[in-house]
Amino acid sequence: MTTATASGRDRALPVEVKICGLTRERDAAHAVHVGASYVGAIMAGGPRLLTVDRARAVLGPRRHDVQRVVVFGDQHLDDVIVTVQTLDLDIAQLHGHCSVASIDTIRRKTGRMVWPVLRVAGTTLPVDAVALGAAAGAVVLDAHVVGQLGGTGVTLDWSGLRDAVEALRESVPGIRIILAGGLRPGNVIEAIRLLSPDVVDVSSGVESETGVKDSVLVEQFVAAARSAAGMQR
Ligand SMILES: O=C(O)c1ccccc1NCC(=O)[C@H](O)[C@H](O)COP(=O)(O)O
Repeated sequence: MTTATASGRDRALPVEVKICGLTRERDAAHAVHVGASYVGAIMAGGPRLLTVDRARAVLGPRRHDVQRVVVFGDQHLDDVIVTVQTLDLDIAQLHGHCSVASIDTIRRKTGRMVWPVLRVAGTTLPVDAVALGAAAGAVVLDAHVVGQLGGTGVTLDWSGLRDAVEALRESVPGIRIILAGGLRPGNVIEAIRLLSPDVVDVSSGVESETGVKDSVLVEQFVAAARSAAGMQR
């Protein structure tokens, strides 16, 4: 039995999991094995940066059981498009500066989904949240940390952001909210309860060292996210 909310979201829908910042084939395979719906590789700089060849090896070929995401930074748009095509990606996550025009161009030229990232500090969303969300049909909410694009381990103010996220859902019906930033097995249920994201996205919170995923933490994270179905809002 499911219940539609005022914003049209289905309370009992399970929350999907994205395991991001993968650098090893075995970690990606394990994430899929335990139920992650998305696996992500970083081409945006930082300590988990992969080349195109390493991203191909880690993410593997396109397939039905998982969606493969590459996180881009401030690359030239043409480079993003070529990489999406070369790796046959499902989703391009834009962690650097992005615009409605760049989202439209990537979508038109690749036919693939684009996830713009809203880097959030405090309890408001950036002014272009509605425009970017409407163009892409989805947004990633991640922590705004000066000098670091992502993989920061810093959490958002989930309860303080509830009104802003609800307003975004009302402005862009059907928008998918991907929640990132400092999630861990021990706090993901609370984040889901407060913000009802469609997807929870984790990197450093399931690592034993930078770029190395801990199989037990990954399993615990997926199990915790799954257990939160029906608890939202
Ligand atoms: O993970 C990185 O190293 C990274 C570097 C540069 C840009 C983005 C990056 N990560 C993107 C992600 O989608 C992460 O999952 C997200 O930032 C959450 O990270 P964490 O707070 O460590 O869970």
